[in-house]
Amino acid sequence: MGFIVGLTGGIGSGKSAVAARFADLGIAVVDTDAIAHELTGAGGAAMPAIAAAFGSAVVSAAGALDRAAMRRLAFADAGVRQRLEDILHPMIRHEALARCEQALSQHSPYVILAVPLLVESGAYRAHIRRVLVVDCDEAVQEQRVMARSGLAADEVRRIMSTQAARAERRAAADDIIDNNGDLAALIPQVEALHDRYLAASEKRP
Ligand SMILES: CC(C)(COP(=O)(O)OP(=O)(O)OC[C@H]1O[C@@H](n2cnc3c(N)ncnc32)[C@H](O)[C@@H]1O)[C@@H](O)C(=O)NCCC(=O)NCCS
Ligand SMILES: Nc1ncnc2c1ncn2[C@@H]1O[C@H](COP(=O)(O)OP(=O)(O)OP(=O)(O)O)[C@@H](O)[C@H]1O
Repeated sequence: MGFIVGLTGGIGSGKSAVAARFADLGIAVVDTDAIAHELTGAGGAAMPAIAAAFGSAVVSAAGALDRAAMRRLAFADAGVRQRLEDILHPMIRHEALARCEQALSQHSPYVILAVPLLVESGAYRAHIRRVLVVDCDEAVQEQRVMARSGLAADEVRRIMSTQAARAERRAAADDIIDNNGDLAALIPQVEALHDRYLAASEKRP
């Protein structure tokens, strides 16, 4: 098995921003949020099961997941969220690991696998060599998500309350990137980790 770095962090912590800096260095990035979006687009492989479980109220006219409707249901009711995860997570994991193996066999010395719920689920643990956590103050997370998506503060806080606490995530980390600063401050941190991951992946092909 190749060298897979699991990249995680709470909502709005900066996973995509960090992943983009690794991609700038030529490293393959596999993003489970992006796979989840593919599976739930019009004609997506998860849509029949989602429609059967939750009904037409969460399906758009085009046959895609109505994300706002599903978000309201899923973060108001842990049972709904669990059923949604039971449908999506095995499909997401299967596709994500296949993409990692493909990237490793083709060109990438190691792969960044971005998984929002890495610490919460543990299902990726056997496949990854390092846990990389993007960390920032919860107030910063909240502000950035509100600015990006227009969600209200209480909606962001509700989503955060379903995720691992900051201290728990930090405790699970092998490496931590501090994203309290500006975007430029990510670059030297990513470069330093890149050197270490390259050296480690060369030692253990
Ligand atoms: C509930 C849904 C429809 C809301 O869609 P929306 O477009 O608003 O959000 P998006 O998918 O871009 O996710 C944004 C962030 O929300 C958080 N989040 C998403 N799902 C979950 C979850 N099940 N539990 C806790 N946080 C979650 C993550 O931090 C994620 O990065 C969507 O998040 C979803 O389908 N979630 C279930 C799949 C899942 O668990 N995805 C995350 C891990 S791959
Ligand atoms: N250091 C930073 N300075 C300013 N804005 C930032 C910084 N890091 C990230 N952002 C912005 O904050 C928002 C959240 O960042 P990003 O999308 O990278 O987080 P994420 O962890 O991938 O989020 P999610 O869990 O919701 O998918 C984005 O709009 C991004 O452009």
